[in-house]
Amino acid sequence: MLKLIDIHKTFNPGTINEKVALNGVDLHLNEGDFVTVIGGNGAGKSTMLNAVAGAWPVDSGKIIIGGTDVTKLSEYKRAAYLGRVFQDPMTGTAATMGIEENLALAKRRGKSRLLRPGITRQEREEYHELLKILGLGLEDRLTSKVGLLSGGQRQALTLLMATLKKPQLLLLDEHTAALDPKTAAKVLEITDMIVTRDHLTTMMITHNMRDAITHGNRLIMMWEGKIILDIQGEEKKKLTVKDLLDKFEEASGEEFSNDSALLS
Ligand SMILES: Nc1ncnc2c1ncn2[C@@H]1O[C@H](COP(=O)(O)OP(=O)(O)OP(=O)(O)O)[C@@H](O)[C@H]1O
Repeated sequence: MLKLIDIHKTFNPGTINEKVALNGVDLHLNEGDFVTVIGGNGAGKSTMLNAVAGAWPVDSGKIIIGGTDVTKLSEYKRAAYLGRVFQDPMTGTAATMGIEENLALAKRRGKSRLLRPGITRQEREEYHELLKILGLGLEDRLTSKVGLLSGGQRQALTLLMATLKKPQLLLLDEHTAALDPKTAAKVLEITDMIVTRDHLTTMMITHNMRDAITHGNRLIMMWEGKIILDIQGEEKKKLTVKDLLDKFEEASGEEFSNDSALLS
């Protein structure tokens, strides 16, 4: 489903700020894989997701989504394959528009919006049903402005919008990091439900090792722009935080530094 072949990316090459962010990333995701991505600060996690999304051209390597080589495709064109949710609940939705208008925008992504300016009764019913599944009561607030929603409600709505058209690949960049633990758990529960229901191939960055262990069928750990661990199946199910720390030290040759975020 997704193939990253020997991806390299250096920011500000040849300057004092030169930074090798991806240093030969190889990854092959099977259809329906739900991969959690962990690693210390600056390990290259977001850069890997941005490379897939086409935020900028990679220096070398190939990116293949569902058999199509997208390495040279613009971010705009690649968006057709992707759903994305970011850390900040303020991104991903339009605050001054209603819930149903936001959903309608997501539904019409890639189509001319001028063709169908209004929201039909049928669509409203569809949105009502979709929102009901979230269990947040949003189905009764279809016309409420999104700016009035809590961070968690907004992230749940963003998730719904990002997956409305069943993307080939769902990219979650610490999408629960800005939420309180209870709300984060609820949004993760909704994430699991949607990913499983729609059989979505998913990459989720998290700083929380426990979440990385609990969610998904596969876990990768990054370090200095490389994937240093790739654990799946039964091995992943049995993982503990201590195992991960040990494996980090084994693979990186470094003692695990006091990265409180990663250990939280
Ligand atoms: N647009 C950019 N311009 C310059 N340097 C960048 C850019 N994006 C990322 N970097 C650098 O590349 C390295 C990898 O960053 P990245 O954001 O991918 O790390 P990360 O693993 O997501 O870390 P964190 O957990 O702190 O978000 C870092 O040193 C970062 O400063």
